[in-house]
Amino acid sequence: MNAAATAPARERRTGGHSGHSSTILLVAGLVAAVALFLPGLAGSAGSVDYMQKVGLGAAYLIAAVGLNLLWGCAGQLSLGQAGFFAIGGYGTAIGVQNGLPWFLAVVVAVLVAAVVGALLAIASLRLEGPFVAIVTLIFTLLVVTVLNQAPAFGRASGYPSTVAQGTSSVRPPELFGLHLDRPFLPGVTGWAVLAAAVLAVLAVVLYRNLAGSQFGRAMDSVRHGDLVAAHLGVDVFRTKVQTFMIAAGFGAVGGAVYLMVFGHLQPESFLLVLSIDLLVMVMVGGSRTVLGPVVGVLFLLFLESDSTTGWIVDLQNSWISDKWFIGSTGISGLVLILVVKFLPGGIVGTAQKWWRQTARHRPAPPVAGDTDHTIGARVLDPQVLVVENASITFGGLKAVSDVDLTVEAGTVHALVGPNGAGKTTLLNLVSGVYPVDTGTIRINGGQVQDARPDKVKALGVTRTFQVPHLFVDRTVLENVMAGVRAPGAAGLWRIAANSPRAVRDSAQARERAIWALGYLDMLADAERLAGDLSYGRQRMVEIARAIAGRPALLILDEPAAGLNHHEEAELVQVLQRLTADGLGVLLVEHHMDLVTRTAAVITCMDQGRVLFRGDPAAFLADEQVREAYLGAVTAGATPTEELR
Ligand SMILES: Nc1ncnc2c1ncn2[C@@H]1O[C@H](COP(=O)(O)OP(=O)(O)OP(=O)(O)O)[C@@H](O)[C@H]1O
Repeated sequence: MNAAATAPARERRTGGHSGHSSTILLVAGLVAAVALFLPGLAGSAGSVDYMQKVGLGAAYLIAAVGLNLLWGCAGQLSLGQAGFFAIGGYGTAIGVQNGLPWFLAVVVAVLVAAVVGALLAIASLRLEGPFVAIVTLIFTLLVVTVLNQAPAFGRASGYPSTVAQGTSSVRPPELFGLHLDRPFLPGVTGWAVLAAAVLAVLAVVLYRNLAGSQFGRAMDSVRHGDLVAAHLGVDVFRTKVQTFMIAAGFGAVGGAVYLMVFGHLQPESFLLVLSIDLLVMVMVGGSRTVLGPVVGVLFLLFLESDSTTGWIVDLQNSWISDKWFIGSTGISGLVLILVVKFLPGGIVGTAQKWWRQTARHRPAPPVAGDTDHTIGARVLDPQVLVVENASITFGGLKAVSDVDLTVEAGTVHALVGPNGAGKTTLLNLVSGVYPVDTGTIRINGGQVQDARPDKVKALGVTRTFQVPHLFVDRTVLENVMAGVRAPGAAGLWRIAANSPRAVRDSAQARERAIWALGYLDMLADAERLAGDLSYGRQRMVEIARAIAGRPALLILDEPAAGLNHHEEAELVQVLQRLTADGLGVLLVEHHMDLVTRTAAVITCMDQGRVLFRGDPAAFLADEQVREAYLGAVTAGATPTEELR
């Protein structure tokens, strides 16, 4: 049966993301946008204030959604969103003032922001965590300084008083001949606010499409570390640059929407505190959730409303001091600290977790598909791995020295040896972490050209790690889906628009992941969080993720470490099944029982060199191996018993 043809139908059976849920979100969002807009039609003075709040919330929401992608999904803590917001606002204003149609001015401003975003991504590529925050913080400070100092930006400034007289430095946009009026005068319908709310809904839908796609899983992998992501086949550089660009684009659209609603800009609207506020919105609402930023924006608008601020000031005056005022910046910072400490998942994230933990709501395990699946890549060469004369030196230490090694399809080749023998380094050479100093590596008939784990993965190598590297806050199914990389997958535009091709890609990844879990008899765990599983089950999830990637060669780095006897026996069975189905396995392991029961060939390394190669019986009998690795053997005891 053709997988592509059947995937959407099966996706419904497994309860996955589909085009339908995206449409439902869009329709519900548009209804909410109109509902929010209607009270503003009343035309009273109070409604002006209300409409401005809705417009401001929409502009913030769009920028916060971008930050949710960059920080929530891809784990890049950015304080640069206010800078992009400013580029969007000022860029559009300058474009319109110089005669560009509104739409074109926004496009130009967004492109400028995206290019700056790409440059920031490149600047912070080798940096992690707080250093990305510092680079982006400096960026925002620079933008604010330029806005304050450069005369060119003064023309975009102006306060509502000018607008109240019917003039503004930036004319409002037009849509099908309708002026999108601003919400400043009672009696004038602020159509700009409705447009802003609709754009905010579109931003949320775009977020959902991107985050729920295979691109979303690539971002997720990057959040969990560059090395793991690369081993899952993700082009880390490209994913980071794309995510920065998209986030910058969202930030810029937010700024343009701000301009559309208010018609005037001033540098103090784009201070660093806006970046912090946007972080607060994402965190309080719940990062990595579709509705988190919506809840976060509502929360912040509530927090900064006059009545709340007044209440906090009164409280401070009576209990702490009436000589100073904490200010909205202080309140935001305080909230951020409290949320990090007491509500790390944010409001929506915590609610989702609670919902998931309530047994009654646990979704049924997905149904395995009936599509034919082969275990691995098409075998182009029965020798799935051929290493010839490979060497690598670290500062004078030859960690791997002139090593030859071949793995045949359908066999386990075990790599053993004392600590520091060079086993992991050899695995790292094969999986592309380091390039060889000398020698060659061929995988499934293809030569490893430039060592990069994502390129090596494309040749057909997947691996597990000494310590499982799972996304503990994601379901088992989502973890395994992250291992599937569709060749020629739908591009970002198609993903953002949730095109049929993108839906099909996602459905196929899901289908493949369900198949891999079914293969390992783990479907019952599919909807559980990976972090809730026992250590042994987590190791199995890693194996499922590795085989979901259709390897020709599967590398297992100490898969039995930390397993109990029962789990180890299960692993033996899994290995036997994998090889019976034609997979080549390179196994690094210290548990000799597992090695001798599964391996067709054992290579023993010592001090970077091959000490021994042969079958398990010869391995156990070899004098050199006993001396260097297995240790002195007392008469009558097998080395296996001794090591256990
Ligand atoms: N990136 C690196 N830089 C410098 N030295 C390294 C690096 N990676 C490995 N080494 C050194 O190379 C030698 C081989 O290490 P390796 O981790 O490959 O051994 P191993 O056989 O896998 O040991 P274990 O069983 O403890 O995992 C060790 O002396 C180690 O310190």
